[in-house]
Amino acid sequence: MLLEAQHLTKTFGEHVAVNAVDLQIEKGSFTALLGPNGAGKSTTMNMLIGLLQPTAGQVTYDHAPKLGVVFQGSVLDDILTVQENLQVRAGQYRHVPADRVTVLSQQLGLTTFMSQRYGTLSGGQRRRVDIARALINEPDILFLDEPTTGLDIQTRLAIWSLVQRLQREKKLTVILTTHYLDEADSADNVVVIDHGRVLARGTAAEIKNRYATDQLTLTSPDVAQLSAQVAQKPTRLTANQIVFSLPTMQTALDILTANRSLISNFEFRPGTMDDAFLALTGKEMR
Ligand SMILES: Nc1ncnc2c1ncn2[C@@H]1O[C@H](COP(=O)(O)OP(=O)(O)OP(=O)(O)O)[C@@H](O)[C@H]1O
Repeated sequence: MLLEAQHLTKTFGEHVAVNAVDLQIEKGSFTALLGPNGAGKSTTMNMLIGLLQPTAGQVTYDHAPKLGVVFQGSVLDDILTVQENLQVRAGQYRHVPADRVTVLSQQLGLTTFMSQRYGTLSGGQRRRVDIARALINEPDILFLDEPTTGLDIQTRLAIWSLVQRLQREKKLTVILTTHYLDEADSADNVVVIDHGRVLARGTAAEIKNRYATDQLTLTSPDVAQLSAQVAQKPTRLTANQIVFSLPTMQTALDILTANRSLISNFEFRPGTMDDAFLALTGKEMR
């Protein structure tokens, strides 16, 4: 295991921000810490990178890996150009190849705005440069704290696919925080956090399987008869429709097959991360 956290806990006065969180991060994995605002994601990340001292529990790395960190707020200089910013950062490390900034700018698609001042870039361009900055020392683990918050959907997707590509091609270990449920879908390890506690962990598919129910909506000329024939209790009933929350698609198929003559139309919707989140926390994503 590249990184392990045991019973990681942080309190601020009376407030328990992170509450006995256990984490296991394997080399080359992509972990998303998913949770709403104030869940304790940044505090957890800050303890993992050694910026915050845990109140209890511990963080163990299996060797001394190089860390790259993309913070929520940028640490770059608005007045300097992208090129200057990255060059200054590269100069702070030993053993960085002379062409590192050029190579990174090509890999991350920065070439068209390298001579532009950082302060004049769009949100998505800034994020790319922030990521380039974090990659200068060729880290073993890249931490990103909400790298896509505030970006439009296309830019979010672009940043996300960039990070995934880096993980795959460079065998980088990636740990990021997000409050976007759809983003967690593509991580191979999702840790759902709320009120400082881990509520669920696994792949997005596992979490959805375990916590999100599928939804079957049936349209029928005789709703009363249909609901009398189906063993499952409906979650919603209208004059011509019945909605069921079902544990598996097989249950939906069984209902459809057994009651064909009473069904004029149907819609099946597999459980989403939203459904899982609602089931886990009892609330919609804040
Ligand atoms: N230095 C601090 N002093 C006091 N309380 C803090 C401090 N840092 C964080 N907290 C509190 O701890 C809780 C968790 O905060 P944290 O920033 O870790 O959440 P988060 O999940 O990263 O949220 P966001 O998505 O808004 O960044 C919040 O209630 C926050 O107010």
